[in-house]
Amino acid sequence: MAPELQSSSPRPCHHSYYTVGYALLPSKVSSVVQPSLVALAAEREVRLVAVDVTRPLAEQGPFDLLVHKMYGREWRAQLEEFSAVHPSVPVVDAPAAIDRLLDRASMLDAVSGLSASVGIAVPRQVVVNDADPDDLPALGALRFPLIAKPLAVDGSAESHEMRLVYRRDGLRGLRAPLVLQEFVNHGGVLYKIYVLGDRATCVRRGSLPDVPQNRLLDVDTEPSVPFANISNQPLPDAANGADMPPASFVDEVSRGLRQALGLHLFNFDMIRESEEHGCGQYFIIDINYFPGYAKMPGYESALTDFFLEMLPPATPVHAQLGPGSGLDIEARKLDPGPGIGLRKVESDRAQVELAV
Ligand SMILES: Nc1ncnc2c1ncn2[C@@H]1O[C@H](COP(=O)(O)OP(=O)(O)OP(=O)(O)O)[C@@H](O)[C@H]1O
Ligand SMILES: O=P(O)(O)O[C@H]1[C@H](O)[C@@H](O)[C@H](OP(=O)(O)O)[C@@H](OP(=O)(O)O)[C@H]1O
Ligand SMILES: [Mg+2]
Ligand SMILES: [Mg+2]
Repeated sequence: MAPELQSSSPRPCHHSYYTVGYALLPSKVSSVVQPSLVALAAEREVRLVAVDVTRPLAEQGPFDLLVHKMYGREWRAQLEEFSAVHPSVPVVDAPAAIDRLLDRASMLDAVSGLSASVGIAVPRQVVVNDADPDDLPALGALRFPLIAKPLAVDGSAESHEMRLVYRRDGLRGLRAPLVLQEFVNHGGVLYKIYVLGDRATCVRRGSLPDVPQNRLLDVDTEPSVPFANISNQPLPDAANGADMPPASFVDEVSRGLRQALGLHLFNFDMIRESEEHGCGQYFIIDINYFPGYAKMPGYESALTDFFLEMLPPATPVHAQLGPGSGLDIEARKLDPGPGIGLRKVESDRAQVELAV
């Protein structure tokens, strides 16, 4: 019989997996937590466990890592309580840092903070908080066409309902709070860059076509048109030859944003101003927290790598073999070889299991 182990934690360890808890809305679970991810993660000893958001978070687990994308004050309170009870479990990402992306007024601030040498910009925009956009005192230096975007990004379908506004009378009837952002002609191609910790993967998507100057003056046409979720469109054939941005540029912008935002899990939408309308300047127009990673090629392995990298380094745990034996063992993850070996160091790295 195996000698009884005394660990410094009261919780017994029953398995040899790292446990990643995830708190996500059902739509995000079905888009990201696909069987292919669960299977690949399991092969690498990572178990994905859904948080039950109807129960106190601090009582659930044990988790080695917690990832989340939930909205609201109650959830924030749950996270705070969880971290107070389990201070050694990393929570990805910090709610305050995520908050900046949930408001289109602050979402792109981090881009302006990147060094000028990076060569990235954001379109000019104004925030309309409560005034009727129809009688905006001034649009400042903004030039039509504009995109009207809802201010709040809260996971709702409405937060993606936009309007392309060609001229001033197209502002009539828009509902504040919103952001009016200059539309940049970009040849109908959008670059979506998925960031997962240190990794950045760029994919191309379809986007809105360029707006010719004469469209702005044609009073026989609609002054504004609605659209939504346009970047879920595949790239049109005509845009297939569009160049990818240089990998070194994508990496530099991603790294800068990751640091400025203090986030690990996000994507950003980038466009390049058409040469015929400008000088090929790159713009960032949108940043999304915990996007649809399954749309990224090879996401299963990238996400699993990320989970493993985010685990805190194994803290030496000293377990005594039998009361008073005086034999200290430093526990870390070992392959269970023949005979006695220490297997998994559980959750808060204070649990040890004997494999005999
Ligand atoms: N300033 C801009 N200039 C040109 N096109 C733009 C601009 N802003 C947005 N677009 C187009 O409108 C689409 C939707 O805008 P945006 O990305 O801000 O909305 P979203 O609903 O937050 O998108 P996502 O689904 O990526 O979260 C973009 O993918 C792009 O095709
Ligand atoms: O669920 P909300 O909070 O509305 O956020 C969405 C983002 O705005 C989109 O950018 C995500 O899609 P992409 O991964 O194609 O960007 C989209 O990913 P999804 O396809 O997993 O729903 C969502 O993350
Ligand atoms: Mg977008
Ligand atoms: Mg978005």
